[in-house]
Amino acid sequence: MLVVGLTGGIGCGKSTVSKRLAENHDIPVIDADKIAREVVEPGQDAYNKIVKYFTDKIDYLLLDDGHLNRAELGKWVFSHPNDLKILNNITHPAVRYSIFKNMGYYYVKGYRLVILDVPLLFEAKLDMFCGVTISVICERDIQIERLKIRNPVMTTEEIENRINSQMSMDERVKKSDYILQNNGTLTELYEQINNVVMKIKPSLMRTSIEYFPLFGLVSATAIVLSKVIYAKFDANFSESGENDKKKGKKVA
Ligand SMILES: CC(C)(COP(=O)(O)OP(=O)(O)OC[C@H]1O[C@@H](n2cnc3c(N)ncnc32)[C@H](O)[C@@H]1O)[C@@H](O)C(=O)NCCC(=O)NCCS
Ligand SMILES: Nc1ncnc2c1ncn2[C@@H]1O[C@H](COP(=O)(O)OP(=O)(O)OP(=O)(O)O)[C@@H](O)[C@H]1O
Repeated sequence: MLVVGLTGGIGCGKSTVSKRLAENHDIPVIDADKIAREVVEPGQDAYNKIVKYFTDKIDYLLLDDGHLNRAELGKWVFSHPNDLKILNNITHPAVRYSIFKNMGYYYVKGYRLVILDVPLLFEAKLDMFCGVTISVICERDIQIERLKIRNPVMTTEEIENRINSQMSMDERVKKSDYILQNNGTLTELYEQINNVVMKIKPSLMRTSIEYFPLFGLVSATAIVLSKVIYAKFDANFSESGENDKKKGKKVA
């Protein structure tokens, strides 16, 4: 099974791409934002830790029904970088566990391809487990405009805080195998999605071979090893400035 990591800055269009892949290409999507919401439901371990740590820092941390007040928590952590790290440390192990459980489920069901929709794919090093990575990008002005339309109560400052807490677009582009440029219409985006799907969809033969334990293991090990080696070389290239020469490759 080919695991495809899908990422992108806030509001660049990940969910729009995921929805299209699920509805028009019949590809299952594991949505990290959705999982991150589930693991902080009242009663969960992560919820208890968040309440304990943030209760003295944030007024109205909880809604009347006991759920986290996500708007207030978001406002706080995206303007307090250390507390964002703490929130990530609390939530990410549970998110990662659920992602792996979901991947196992789709593997057992015999899917050829699964999408891992994760905003922090590279930051959390989940790209290690992906055969292919795709980033959805768009210009900053368009990103802010779309976010304002989607969430009118969010101020420009709050939006910028979130964008600034994420990996830069250049870095994302450098790390990704494919880029979806989402500056135009949805039709233009959908056309790029079709192109990428045609390029990456593994053959039935490859998928079947991977169900033989030895081939499956070799294939998974090769993906992880190639990522580790690439990360090592990438770090060396970055030091010598070579990375700048690699820009602008793979737009779908
Ligand atoms: C801070 C929280 C409560 C804000 O909730 P809210 O409902 O306002 O936003 P939502 O969860 O829908 O996320 C919207 C977008 O914000 C960005 N974002 C969310 N968490 C993070 C983070 N830790 N770092 C950087 N960007 C983030 C992503 O682009 C995401 O798509 C929430 O995002 C959260 O709990 N984040 C920590 C868990 C996490 O890292 N989630 C991302 C998936 S792993
Ligand atoms: N090409 C487009 N034209 C017009 N609107 C778009 C386009 N692509 C996405 N949008 C809109 O922009 C907003 C952000 O898109 P989307 O929710 O897919 O982004 P996202 O990357 O998943 O965001 P988040 O990081 O918050 O999860 C949505 O309201 C969506 O409908």
